[in-house]
Amino acid sequence: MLHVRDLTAGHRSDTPVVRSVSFHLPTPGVYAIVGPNGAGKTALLHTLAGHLRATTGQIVLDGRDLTGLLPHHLARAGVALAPQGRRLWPSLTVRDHLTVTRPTTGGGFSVDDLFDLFPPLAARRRHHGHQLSGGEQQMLTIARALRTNPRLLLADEPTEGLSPHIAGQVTAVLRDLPDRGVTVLVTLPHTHAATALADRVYVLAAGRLSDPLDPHDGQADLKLRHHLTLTANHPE
Ligand SMILES: Nc1ncnc2c1ncn2[C@@H]1O[C@H](COP(=O)(O)OP(=O)(O)OP(=O)(O)O)[C@@H](O)[C@H]1O
Repeated sequence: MLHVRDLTAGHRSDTPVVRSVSFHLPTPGVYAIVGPNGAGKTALLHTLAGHLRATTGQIVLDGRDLTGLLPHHLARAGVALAPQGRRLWPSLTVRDHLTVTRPTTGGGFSVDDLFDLFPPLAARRRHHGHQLSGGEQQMLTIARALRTNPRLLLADEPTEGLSPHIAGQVTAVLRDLPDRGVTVLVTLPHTHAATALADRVYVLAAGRLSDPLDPHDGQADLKLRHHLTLTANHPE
């Protein structure tokens, strides 16, 4: 599905924050990346979405080389980003957010599909972005990304700042997306949330990615914490 090889990127060419990252998402599923603040999680997702340019490496989705494409070309190729901080348009209603965002290919999620997926948004369809709760804003950020009909959804800390109940609603939707043909790559700050949600979990620390861990391995949470501690102590 997604092959990433030797990806290096940064906000300045002499200061990489994503360092020789390689991974392979073999089948549709939910894949999580955990790591401390400043580890490079956002930078990695932004590089995959074309907002940050890679200085080395290759990004291949479904056999197509997407390396170096601009964000709107990546969107057309099936990559959607639900950014951290939500970045909604304050003057547009919930419904406007979903209607001005057009599917990049045929099929996919209609506006009504997205309201079915996120009932709180249906109830707030005429509200503006700034009138929404944090959880509703997060749901709208994901719904807007899904509206483009992606193959790969990049969700940057989608449960940040949400109550456990609302976070559970958001992660339940993410969990079901592979059944609808959408692979999810999600960043999360904590190993516990990642092992509960994902099929595979990676640790990103100081820009370097671990091997994937199987969260169903009873030791996964312990191993992830151990890896985080080791990498934090030896960033190079
Ligand atoms: N616009 C920017 N210009 C320069 N450096 C930046 C910029 N944004 C982030 N950085 C730096 O890049 C590094 C990686 O940041 P990034 O936001 O990717 O980390 P993160 O793992 O997503 O952290 P968090 O969980 O705090 O969001 C950090 O050292 C950060 O200070």
